[in-house]
Amino acid sequence: MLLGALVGAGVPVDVLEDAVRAVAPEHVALRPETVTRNGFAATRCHVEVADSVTHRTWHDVAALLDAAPLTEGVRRRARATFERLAVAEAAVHGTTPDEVHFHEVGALDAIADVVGVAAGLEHLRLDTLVVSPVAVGSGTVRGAHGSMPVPPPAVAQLLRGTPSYAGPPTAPAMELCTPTGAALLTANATGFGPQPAMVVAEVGVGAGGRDPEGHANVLRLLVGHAVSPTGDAAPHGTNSPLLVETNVDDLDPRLWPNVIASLLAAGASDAWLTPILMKKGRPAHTLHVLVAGDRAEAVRTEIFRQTSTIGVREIPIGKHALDRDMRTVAVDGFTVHVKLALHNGVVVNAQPEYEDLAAVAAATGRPVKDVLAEAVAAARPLLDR
Ligand SMILES: O=C([S-])c1cc(C(=O)S)c[n+]([C@@H]2O[C@H](COP(=O)(O)O)[C@@H](O)[C@H]2O)c1
Ligand code: NI
Repeated sequence: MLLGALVGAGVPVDVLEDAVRAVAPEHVALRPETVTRNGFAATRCHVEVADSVTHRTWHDVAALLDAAPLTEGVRRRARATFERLAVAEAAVHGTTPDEVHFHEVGALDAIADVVGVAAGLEHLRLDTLVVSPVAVGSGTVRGAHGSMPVPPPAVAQLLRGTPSYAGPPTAPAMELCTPTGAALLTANATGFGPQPAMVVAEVGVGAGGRDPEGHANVLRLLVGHAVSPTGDAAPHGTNSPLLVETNVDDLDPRLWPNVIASLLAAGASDAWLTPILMKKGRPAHTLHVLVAGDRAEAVRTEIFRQTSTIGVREIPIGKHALDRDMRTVAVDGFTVHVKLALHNGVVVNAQPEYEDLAAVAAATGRPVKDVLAEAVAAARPLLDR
């Protein structure tokens, strides 16, 4: 339903399919179809993959994601989604994420759902994603675990702390939100509640597989820009970025790479270290974290969890970012994604994605620098100069 909503909101299906194919070890196709659900037009996105239900572990899925030539934003969203699924599965089965065996959610079509949605959300370059109370459904459902109540255990676990309800009285007794859907919503949401004050530009309506009488089995994605309740542009500070900093002189230096990775996974836009000398000439580091206002609390929590600091300073900061877009070029018959930067609509920079270059180099045995030179040459026509 999320894939269909993204296509309906204007995300090119190629953007979703390219990301999915970068991960899937076998052929996958995404096929959008215009359907109606209880009489309303909607987009159903079929995921066509030749795959029986394969039981993968969390690490099997993580390895697929880590090896794939994805942008870091897509990889981060997809990893965070599956990590939530692994933690929820472990909790409901009384085991650990390392021992979790995914069933349906580990199958390629579920991996395609997660990676495709991650790519679509990245393409939209959202500052915030507000999720309305989740309709989970009612009744029972059968799966690899046999018969389960709705919401099934993994969904109930994933939606802890998130507004949810059985669904409208017209909804038939059926599962309205699966574990993959619950993980995608909660891993990518920056907030929960009714529609915020906004000017809607696009409406994507994603269709579920079933079309029950009297209930529109759809998920709606409203894309637009925030305004104040009076209709003015959103006041500064609702989501303006912050620079969060702290000096740390007593953390084992081997821990810093994981600190940076966990802050990015928690939603930081960027995180870096600078070496400093503190009082008494003690060597230390300043941790700098750039974060959007509505992810600041999640990032602060992660700083206190992962480091030894007992306090941070915060500076509201202005940001001017160029518009971005993504194109592809071919090098030795392989697809290399090229990130474009646009200033006032003019393409001023075209940067091939390193992961793709490394994948071509590995596949052809050529040095990465030669592959890079060829990709830059192939991307030159994309520049408006
Ligand atoms: O695949 C797994 S691990 C799984 C766990 C659970 C639990 O509640 S535990 C339930 N299910 C059911 O499988 C289907 C498909 O789920 P997707 O998330 O892959 O769409 C659905 O009925 C789940 O309730 C799967
Ligand atoms: Ni389970």
